[in-house]
Amino acid sequence: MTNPVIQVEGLRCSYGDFEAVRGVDFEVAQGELFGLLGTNGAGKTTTMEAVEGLRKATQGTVRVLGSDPLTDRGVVRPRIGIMLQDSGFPGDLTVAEMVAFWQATSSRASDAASAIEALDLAHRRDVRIKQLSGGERRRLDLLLATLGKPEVLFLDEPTTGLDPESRLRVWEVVRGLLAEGTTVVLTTHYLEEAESLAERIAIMHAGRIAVSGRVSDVLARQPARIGFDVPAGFDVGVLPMLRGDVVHEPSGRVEVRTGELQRDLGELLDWARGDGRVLTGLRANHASLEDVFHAVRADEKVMSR
Ligand SMILES: Nc1ncnc2c1ncn2[C@@H]1O[C@H](COP(=O)(O)OP(=O)(O)OP(=O)(O)O)[C@@H](O)[C@H]1O
Repeated sequence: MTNPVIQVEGLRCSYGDFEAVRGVDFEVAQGELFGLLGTNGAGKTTTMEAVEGLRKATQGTVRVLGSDPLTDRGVVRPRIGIMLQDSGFPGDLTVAEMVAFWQATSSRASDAASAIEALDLAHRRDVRIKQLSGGERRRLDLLLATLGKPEVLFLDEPTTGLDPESRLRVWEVVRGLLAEGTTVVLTTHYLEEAESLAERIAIMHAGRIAVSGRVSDVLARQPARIGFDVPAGFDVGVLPMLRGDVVHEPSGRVEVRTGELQRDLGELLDWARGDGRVLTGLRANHASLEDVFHAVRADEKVMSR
């Protein structure tokens, strides 16, 4: 990668004797959205905190915009925006007061009124923060993280607790920032969010990166699925030689996992046509990130045996 905005090499972080991050490497290019995903307790937040300059690494190097975010905090902090999982803003201030306060601390604040509008908080301007709903508070967190027009934006589970409409609104704001060239690092438990927004992802498990790459490449490495229903008593032995694993569920559903989706689907359809059979409930899908997650967990079970 030429001129990465973020470089993380051999990152390790410990809490006392417990090593939460065990050698993590990744780079993020200017203007891309990098998704850091993982199982619970995988070390995503700890990694994010080290990259944000909020936590000292026990080993390894971190560079953000060419500088160490911890030791060169004064240089890096004004150029980045951070949306933490729990921002802890003073509950007695109103939305408008908090935004004005935040704007005063930033050397290059953007237009607060349009930012409030974009995140659908205009009607809550005079409401105290402690009286906002969880979703409204999350949208205020995003507003404040982006107010200083950051070059790099860190979003730690930005849409947790948001209803579907608010989530789409947040995605719209994030897409707008990407279009303006902002670099974004996102952690999320919503896989469709990562699939929709991220160009590249890393999936962490137990302190390490288990899988990483462009979303399309990560998905292509997993088998695709073909599913259809068959009548009671159907003998799956009469199906054409599909190359994937075939599972015949008691419900009458047949699920095939295959690395040769086009070829196997073609053979299945040829067989059905020749046999005069209608394949009810037919579906063919590429792997989803959920499949990748299951594979990461399954690998761990194999390794821990
Ligand atoms: N302050 C702390 N003291 C001790 N252990 C901690 C502390 N903070 C986190 N941990 C542990 O470090 C590991 C990584 O935690 P971290 O919060 O980075 O994971 P995560 O991937 O963000 O998890 P989640 O998805 O559940 O939020 C977990 O096992 C967690 O229990």
